[in-house]
Amino acid sequence: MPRLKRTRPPMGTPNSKRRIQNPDPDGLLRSIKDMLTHDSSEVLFSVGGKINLTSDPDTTHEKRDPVTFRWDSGPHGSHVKKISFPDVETQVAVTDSLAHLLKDCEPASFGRGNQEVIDEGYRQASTLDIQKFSSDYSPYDNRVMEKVSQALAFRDVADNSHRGLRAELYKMNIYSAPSGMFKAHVDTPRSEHQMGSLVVCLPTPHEGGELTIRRQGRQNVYSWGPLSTSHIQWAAFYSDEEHEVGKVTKGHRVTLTYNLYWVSYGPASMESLIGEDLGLLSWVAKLDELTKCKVYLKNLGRLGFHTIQHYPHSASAAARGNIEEQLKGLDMLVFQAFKRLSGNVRVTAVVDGTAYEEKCRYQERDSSSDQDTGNDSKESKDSEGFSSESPPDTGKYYVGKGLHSPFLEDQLADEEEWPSPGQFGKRYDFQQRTWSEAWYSGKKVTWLNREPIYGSKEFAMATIVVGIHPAKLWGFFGSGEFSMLTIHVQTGNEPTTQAYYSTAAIIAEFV
Ligand SMILES: O=C(O)CCC(=O)C(=O)O
Ligand SMILES: [Fe+2]
Repeated sequence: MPRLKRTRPPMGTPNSKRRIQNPDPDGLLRSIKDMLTHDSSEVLFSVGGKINLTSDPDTTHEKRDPVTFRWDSGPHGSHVKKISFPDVETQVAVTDSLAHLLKDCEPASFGRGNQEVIDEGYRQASTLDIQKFSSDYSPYDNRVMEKVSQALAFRDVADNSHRGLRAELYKMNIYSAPSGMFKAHVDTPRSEHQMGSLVVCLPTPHEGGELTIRRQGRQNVYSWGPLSTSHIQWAAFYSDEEHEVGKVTKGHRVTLTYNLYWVSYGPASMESLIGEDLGLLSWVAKLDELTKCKVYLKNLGRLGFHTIQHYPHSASAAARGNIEEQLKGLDMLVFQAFKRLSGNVRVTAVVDGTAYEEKCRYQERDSSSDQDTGNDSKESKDSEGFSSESPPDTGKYYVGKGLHSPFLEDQLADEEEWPSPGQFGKRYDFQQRTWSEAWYSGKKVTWLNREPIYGSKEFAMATIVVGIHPAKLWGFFGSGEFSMLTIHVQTGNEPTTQAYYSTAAIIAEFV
């Protein structure tokens, strides 16, 4: 199930010479931007399926026995009770067993920042923690996890091979009529290796309760009511995507939720397996052509792509610098393409210095000493003698050398009212009598997908010190005049403890 359009690669083909003789770097850059924007809308971000419990086992591989579910019952959990899904004995909406199960559940909470909240206006559901139940259902049966991996964890777009995922059972939830629902949220990452969530709806008759997953103006809706008596139905999605459960209007919607983790490491480490086949993607082929226009590329500065997905990120992940191993979907492909064509690629945080620069210009009108803005050659020639127009205007950004903890207000207490982002991280060591290196340095960056917008909530990758409330950072950076370091603060399905979602910038230097 390829998700991305492919064309024959021009590199290494007899046609490649003709193209190089007549390069149109502006055109190439424009189509790479178009394709990346277009491709991003084609990439799958969720997948679903169903398993029929009533069909003849000889005619389908999907058949399985009813699901057996046992849980700790009573005030001290001293009794074990059991229920089957579907409840074959009665086939009625509310069996005695289901009523008992509901009684032993707790109201489902969710997270607002670091707070655990029960707010029935936002989420109305009953829940059991994993410690209190067991079930013979496995998502490795009926090839469910295979399908999830094929759709969401591809590692090679050409031969359709996929990376390993592990599903870890997390909770059992019941959304009951007339008002069971869960409004828009993202699933709080349980660790920085989490990449997605899997929801399995056990066969119990209900109506309503559609699961809607949204991404950049598109949405996938999973409506499990119509087959709820006869099928196990499931959906998996990148857990940083916003999703919600609509109101259950009849019956009970019983789900098992799983966290999905990369097995050992993510697809970004699979460079050698992706290999040459990456060139089958049309934008990669064009990027390859563009890298031959050396003068033009030099004027573009760094090429940047700011990630479509958000990634669970923590201070410890920052210390290990392993964000690359988490990349998903198109983000992973862009990283691989950059890596293939450039020796210098990093996934990092970027701070927009526009307002700071503007203020400096205002103060000292004629001191324009941008350190890395490239030369503005209108009609220069590159090493192969091709002429090159000046590239489109690009901005100056402060590109992180690596991942770091965020800044807190008191760290900037000694600074001017408007500190330069290029000073961040600089500290004087009184013993050594030296200044440490700044964390960010000013670079010219041309963005291949969306231009960062000042004040955007989805721009840079920031690290966060465990225990610091994200709102504090948001308050600081959001109101700051010079930066857009952003922590993605959203309603989660759990109170945030250690990991936060954030976008990142993939930055490559080509010359
Ligand atoms: O039951 C569902 O479809 C999804 C539930 C959910 O989003 C959650 O538990 O975080
Ligand atoms: Fe969720």
